[in-house]
Amino acid sequence: MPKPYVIIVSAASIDGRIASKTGYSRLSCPFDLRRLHEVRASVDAIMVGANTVINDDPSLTPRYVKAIRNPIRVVIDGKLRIPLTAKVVTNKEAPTIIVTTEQADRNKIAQLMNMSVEVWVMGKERINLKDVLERLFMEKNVKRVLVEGGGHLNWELIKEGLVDEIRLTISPYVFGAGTSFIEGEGYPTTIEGPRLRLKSVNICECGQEVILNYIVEGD
Ligand SMILES: NC(=O)c1ccc[n+]([C@@H]2O[C@H](COP(=O)([O-])OP(=O)(O)OC[C@H]3O[C@@H](n4cnc5c(N)ncnc54)[C@H](O)[C@@H]3O)[C@@H](O)[C@H]2O)c1
Ligand SMILES: Nc1nc(=O)c(N)c(NC[C@H](O)[C@H](O)[C@H](O)COP(=O)(O)O)[nH]1
Repeated sequence: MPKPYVIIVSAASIDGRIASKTGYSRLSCPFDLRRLHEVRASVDAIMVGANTVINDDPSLTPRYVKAIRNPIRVVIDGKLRIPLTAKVVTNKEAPTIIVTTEQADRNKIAQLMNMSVEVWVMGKERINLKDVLERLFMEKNVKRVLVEGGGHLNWELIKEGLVDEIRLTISPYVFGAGTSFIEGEGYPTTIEGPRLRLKSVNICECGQEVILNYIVEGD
């Protein structure tokens, strides 16, 4: 079954954290944010995990650049925890699909559908992300997906071998604790993880950030 090309874009502190222990996550400089919005404008869908919506309340629109259309917003939320007041629900500039499971509150699903949000119930407790990507491809003609974290969603996708490319900005900060770029049960050695090929290294226009671009070549 075909699946879309999947790119993870994130910004991390030099110790690999995408958020501090209190959930602070503003790491990218304005040039890097503009680059992020350029990627947003180039994809058909933007995927995020539930915690990213709960902590950051992003709108996920490519508003810093001229875009011909707004990509579909896809929220992976197994327990349907995101609030009805989240911008991905209330802001109507782009369509939103919330993917959840049978654990979700039925009333909340109905409320979201009344607010013109599409809700996909996929699975009993966990969402199979390969199925989600294939469904996006087949039903919504989604050929390219930008994943904007967070760490747990990044891990789930990497673990399943669903990521094609990683663009990681290293910002000049240290958190010492918090959410890692990839946050999960982890690999015991370098053998078990995916093979990455460095495609490019660039210094941001701000002069303080390094942008690493890796192609994921498989296990
Ligand atoms: N600096 C950056 O580039 C950046 C980018 C994105 C997010 N963040 C930060 O990352 C933090 C959030 O990251 P996180 O790792 O805590 O959470 P996350 O955003 O990855 O969301 C995790 C949640 O998504 C749901 N989920 C993911 N996969 C699932 C599956 N297969 N089945 C069912 N449910 C699933 C679950 O509810 C899970 O608890 C926030 O603080 C945010 O600010 C930073
Ligand atoms: N590349 C990147 N650098 C950051 O410093 C940061 N915090 C994020 N985080 C991704 C996450 O999805 C955020 O919530 C959105 O960057 C905010 O999105 P909006 O502009 O509100 O749409 N991503």
